[in-house]
Amino acid sequence: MFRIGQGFDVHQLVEGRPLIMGGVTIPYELGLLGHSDADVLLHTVSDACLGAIGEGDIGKHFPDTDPDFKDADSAKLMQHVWQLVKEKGYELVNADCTIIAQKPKMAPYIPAIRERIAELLESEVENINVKATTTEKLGFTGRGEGIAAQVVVLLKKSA
Ligand SMILES: Nc1ccn([C@@H]2O[C@H](COP(=O)(O)O)[C@@H](O)[C@H]2O)c(=O)n1
Ligand SMILES: C[C@@]1(CO)OP(=O)(O)OP(=O)(O)OC[C@H]1O
Repeated sequence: MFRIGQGFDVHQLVEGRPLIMGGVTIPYELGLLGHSDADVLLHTVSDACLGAIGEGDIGKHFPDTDPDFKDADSAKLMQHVWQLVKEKGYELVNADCTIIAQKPKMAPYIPAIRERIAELLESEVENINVKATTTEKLGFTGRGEGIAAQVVVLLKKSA
């Protein structure tokens, strides 16, 4: 049996924060603002996984009013979500991720991001695709005010 899930998230770019994307720290003059470490890509992968198993969203599991999650490592949140997926008896078929950012250039970091997501989802790197696109300077992403991500995951019942 197969289950599909999709995720979408946005975080604002500000000064004085690190830019963490898919568990990889990217050198840039701005970073993402959030209650947690604001790793927009891991939040989106987590939401896609929760969607696939019918378990709501990360705000339900890790409320941004809970001081426990202040500056939380989103990789830890992702691991918790992946545990729920496994408890429901599913494994990953594939994940397809899109980072929407005018800047910085993501291409040099995509191999490391794929490796980290594959590790977190206990899958092979070939099953994780990560793309990046600008919005041609249009809208909030195009003005460099924030970064968005979209992810689709497909899960299958483990044998
Ligand atoms: N932040 C980004 C945005 C884009 N890329 C790469 O550049 C290609 C062209 O982007 P367009 O938005 O002009 O279509 C895109 O396909 C990515 O390979 C990137 O690395 N980082
Ligand atoms: C991850 C959580 C929890 O720390 O906080 P944020 O980093 O603000 O991220 P967001 O995607 O806005 O919502 C989920 C939150 O509950």
